[in-house]
Amino acid sequence: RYISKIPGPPSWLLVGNTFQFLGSSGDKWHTRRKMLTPAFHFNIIQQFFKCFVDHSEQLVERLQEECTKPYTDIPPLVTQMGQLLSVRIGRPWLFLNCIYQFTAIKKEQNLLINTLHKFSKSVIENRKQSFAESDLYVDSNDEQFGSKKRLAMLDLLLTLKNSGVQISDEGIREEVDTFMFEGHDTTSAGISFALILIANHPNVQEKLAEEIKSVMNGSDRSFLFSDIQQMHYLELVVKECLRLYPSVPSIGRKTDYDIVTSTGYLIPKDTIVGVHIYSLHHNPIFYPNPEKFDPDRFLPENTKGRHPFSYIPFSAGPRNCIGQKFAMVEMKTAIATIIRNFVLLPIDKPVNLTLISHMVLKTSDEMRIKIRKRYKGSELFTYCNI
Ligand code: HEM
Repeated sequence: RYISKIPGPPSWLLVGNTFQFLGSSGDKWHTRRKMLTPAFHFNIIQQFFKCFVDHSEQLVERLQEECTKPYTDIPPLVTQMGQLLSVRIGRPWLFLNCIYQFTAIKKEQNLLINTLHKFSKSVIENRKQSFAESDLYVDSNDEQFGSKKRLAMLDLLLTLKNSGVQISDEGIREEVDTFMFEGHDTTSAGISFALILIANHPNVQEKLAEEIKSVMNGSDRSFLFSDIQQMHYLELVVKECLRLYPSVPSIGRKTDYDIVTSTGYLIPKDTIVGVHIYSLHHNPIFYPNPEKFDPDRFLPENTKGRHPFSYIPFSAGPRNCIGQKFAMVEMKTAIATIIRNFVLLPIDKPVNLTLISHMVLKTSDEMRIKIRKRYKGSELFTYCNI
């Protein structure tokens, strides 16, 4: 019910609506959210599953080179935008454009914006050129926006625009930017933390490899969507990774009404409320021995009675993560493809990592693991010595 975001700097076009603060909470958010929700239906994700597999296999190709190195620093090149935004948010005087425009970070931001906008514009232009409605996937059950078609995000926006719905080219670019930012940094952080945790827990890694072997029944073929859906232990592992290291460690809201909590506290209208997801996920009331990596916490018998909002890596309520199913499938496919091909060995211990939040959870130091090829002798998944 309480959808307003916290006050902050004026909207930052680079990241579309992602970091538009106050101004984005009203009608614009509502219309855009309603427009885009169908694009994240499970059918669409399933339709794009081959993309997840192709990219996971390309990642494996790149990781082959890493096997010869003494270690691999997992996180990819950092998205610098999050870093810049964190600097600005911590300095309220920089919210004023009249001051901010003279700063060095504004110059840096302009360079990054130009690069990103060039990229997103070229993606949109390419799709416009090849866009043929006859190719589109039809789902006769979907009546959203009067359309019977269930379309991927960009196709959906282009179709709506063609059919007269009010959205400008700039509006389309804003949404593309939003999803590029939200969809990239969050999942790459999630996968990076998952890899270091798995490297440090060989028992979990072995169980994952066994599950993959059993679901694939000895076959060497690429994963299908149904394979990933059958990997239940993998799902537990990903959930536990996002508990320990939620890619978005905290969020903020401004209350639109007076709220009285169940314990009788009044939170008056217009209060800024910080929701610290990281602390919630490490609270021993909900998670005994909270620092322990234990995927079994998410077995159905162990989640019985746990408060539904004690686990919110994707937030909750109307302004929750629109891409959560997408993110889970992406993370599961990437991790399963990596574990199928490599054995991960520990170098750095998760407990020694210094965590920082640049909007998305990061570490200030390297996150090193050793990658070794998983040998495929007569058995597909013979373990090499750890
Ligand atoms: C592990 C991966 C991810 C995590 C942990 C995550 C987490 C979150 C959280 C906590 C929020 C609420 C933010 C807030 O209230 O300030 C959010 C919002 C959002 N996420 Fe994600 N996200 C992930 C991946 C994705 C992906 C893959 C996409 C798109 C493809 C995506 C798109 C969005 C969008 C558009 C919003 C804003 C929704 C709105 O305001 O209505 N996210 N995400």
